[in-house]
Amino acid sequence: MTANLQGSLNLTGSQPDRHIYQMDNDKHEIALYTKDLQVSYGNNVALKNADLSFERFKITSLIGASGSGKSTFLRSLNRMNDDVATVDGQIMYRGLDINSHDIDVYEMRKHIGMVFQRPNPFAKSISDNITFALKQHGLHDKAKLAEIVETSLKQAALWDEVKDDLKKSALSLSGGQQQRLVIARAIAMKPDILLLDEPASALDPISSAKIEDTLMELKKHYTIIIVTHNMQQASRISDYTAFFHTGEVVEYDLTRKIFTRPKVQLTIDYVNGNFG
Ligand SMILES: Nc1ncnc2c1ncn2[C@@H]1O[C@H](COP(=O)(O)OP(=O)(O)OP(=O)(O)O)[C@@H](O)[C@H]1O
Repeated sequence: MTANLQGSLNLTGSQPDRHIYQMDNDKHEIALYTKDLQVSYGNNVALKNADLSFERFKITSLIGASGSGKSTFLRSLNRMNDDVATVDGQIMYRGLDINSHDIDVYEMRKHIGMVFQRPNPFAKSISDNITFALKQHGLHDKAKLAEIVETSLKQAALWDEVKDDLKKSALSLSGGQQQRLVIARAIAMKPDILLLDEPASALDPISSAKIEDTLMELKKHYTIIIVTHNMQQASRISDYTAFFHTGEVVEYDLTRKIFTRPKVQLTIDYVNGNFG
């Protein structure tokens, strides 16, 4: 791929990369994969040569102790580390290396959305939170905008709670509702891939369970990659789990294998709670 990609990562309607990842002799369609991804903050190599493939319409959890490089990996996938770290290696998405310098990052983020640990709604109404970026991208058709607001809020399992008061400030919602609003805001852009960095860790158990239910529904339409410290959450919701330790991917497999019969002693120790 060449420099003419600058400003033109217009992939709407194009097919996903046909890269196939082989696991247990089954073939799976891959939404995104990394090759030799290495991230350094100055002299600190926080992530070493990570090769991971993410299956389409599945949830993959990234687990590991604090400082093991999970968030560094996740943030690199939509180029959040560009200003603070050196990111080497490839991030392949639909046949393009989106870690290449000539990729339009703004355009790429429409395809790969991010939700953070703390809900960060804009100080605007519920509906404006969803329509803001769409309007910035030139969509002003009121009926179309209203339709997207409704669909996104329904997909994020928030519609029933807010449908009668869409003009209310987003900041008046509970933390759990705000996080589902932020998810609705992300999916309003119709991304392929949703990256979530501990999206439920700041929430109470009931709100956290609602986020989990929401993610299980969303995986019908999106490929989801989530960082979590919560082992039960990883085993409940994810299809695949990658275990990180001191900047390396130690083991990556089907979630049920990681939690019932991991192959590497470090993984056994971590999932059994022997360190963390
Ligand atoms: N912005 C940054 N500047 C400098 N060093 C950083 C930065 N972000 C992370 N690091 C370092 O990179 C390493 C990996 O951190 P990272 O946040 O990716 O780990 P993590 O597994 O996500 O941890 P946690 O679960 O605590 O969020 C750590 O040594 C951390 O101090």
